[in-house]
Amino acid sequence: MASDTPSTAEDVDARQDEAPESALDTARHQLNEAAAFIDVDPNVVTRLNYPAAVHEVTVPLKRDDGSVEMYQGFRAQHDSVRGPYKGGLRYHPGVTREECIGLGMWMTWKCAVMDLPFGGAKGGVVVDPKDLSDDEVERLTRRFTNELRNVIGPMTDIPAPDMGTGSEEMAWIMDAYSVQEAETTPGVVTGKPPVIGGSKGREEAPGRSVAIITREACEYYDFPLEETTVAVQGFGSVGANAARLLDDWGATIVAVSDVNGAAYDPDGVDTRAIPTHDEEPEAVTKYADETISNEDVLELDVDVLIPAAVGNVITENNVGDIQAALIVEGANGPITFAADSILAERGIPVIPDILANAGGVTVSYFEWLQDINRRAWSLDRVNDELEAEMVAAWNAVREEFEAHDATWRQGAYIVGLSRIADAHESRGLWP
Ligand SMILES: NC(=O)C1=CN([C@@H]2O[C@H](COP(=O)(O)OP(=O)(O)OC[C@H]3O[C@@H](n4cnc5c(N)ncnc54)[C@H](OP(=O)(O)O)[C@@H]3O)[C@@H](O)[C@H]2O)C=CC1
Ligand SMILES: O=C(O)CCC(=O)C(=O)O
Repeated sequence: MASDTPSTAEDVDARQDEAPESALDTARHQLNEAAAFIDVDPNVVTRLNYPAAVHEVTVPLKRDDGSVEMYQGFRAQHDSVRGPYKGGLRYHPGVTREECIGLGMWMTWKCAVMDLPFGGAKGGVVVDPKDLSDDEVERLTRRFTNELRNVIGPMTDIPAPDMGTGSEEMAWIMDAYSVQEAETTPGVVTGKPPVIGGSKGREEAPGRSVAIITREACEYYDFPLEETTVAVQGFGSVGANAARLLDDWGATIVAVSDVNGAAYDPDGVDTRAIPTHDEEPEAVTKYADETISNEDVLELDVDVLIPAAVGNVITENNVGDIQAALIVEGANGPITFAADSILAERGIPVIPDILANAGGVTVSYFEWLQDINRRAWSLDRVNDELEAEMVAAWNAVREEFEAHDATWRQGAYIVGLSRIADAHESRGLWP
């Protein structure tokens, strides 16, 4: 149900004081810490602590039984100095205004780290899509699109999939928007099915980039993939694709999880035999011989841990029990700011979300280009260009990591924030 929510930046600050560390808290801490590494106008940093706009809508849904329920939806637009707002839409009961703002901030940095001509946004609906029929999800998505119609568009704000949404929802968004505009507008959204202007390889892309960056990090730390053990939390768009590719490339995937727990095998689980979230939600534990809890997955003694489900899973409470030698963030914001500092003290490298899972938005950019040009790329071209972009971004971040004796996250922020700050200073921010 829709409820009263704050409408000013001060209100957001006040709300944060009452709650445990939110995505917005974490994102702000990270921004302000990283800003100290570079020569950036403090006014720009002040500006970047706040979203440009947060749109809150109420979405009425007629259920299959004829009753009407109201859902709360958001679109937080953080910064557009480098191009149109870009970022996913999440369907999850935990969606909040603060979460969307924090996730939108991360999109701004992510697009800049990848040097894409986009800003950052994120949105979502407070709903568990598993509680709705397919028809209900379609009606909800079409109505949500109508409510956002005036603030999205191919040159203003371009949504994409995130947790709980996928290509089907993106197709409905494109259709609902196109009907309103009276012209087919594929570029309003990315992550669509290829038959209506989606890019081949987009669904796999965030997991593919996590796998590529894990491969690069393993090479950097001298872990040959054939001798590397990996635990993955989450078996959706990000986790399943990352696990399967790393499995194909020789790593041993000892655990993968769904919301109820993990399939565990120290000799390696068969990642191709386990259904992904998209194929069958909550199926990982259903067919597993041996299961462990989601908490245990995070504490396994493995070379690489990939949290690829929800945010805030590594906190001050469990960071002391983390045994992995290296963490690659598949999810957005899986580690709180406090836990991140403890991992740095413990010498456990963390490759950040804004680099590792950036393959999703990078292939979204390829999709947007294909839509503008009305010309589809082959899967080989998409994967080759993604590989090149990810390796270039890895090298750019590695240079800053080494030059500043920083964490990998600080290295990524230095790359992204420098580009954003230069753009703000060049465009002239103030009236
Ligand atoms: N999709 C995209 O393009 C991108 C997504 N991301 C980020 O990656 C993360 C995962 O997104 P995505 O893969 O798209 O999501 P999906 O909805 O495809 O999959 C989510 C997975 O996480 C599991 N899961 C859900 N809740 C929990 C929980 N509380 N604890 C443990 N596991 C849980 C689900 O299990 P079950 O099947 O049981 O529901 C499922 O396996 C999010 O942080 C998202 O923001 C980042 C970049 C791009
Ligand atoms: O593809 C996109 O535009 C955004 C994907 C996303 O939401 C993310 O990277 O977190």
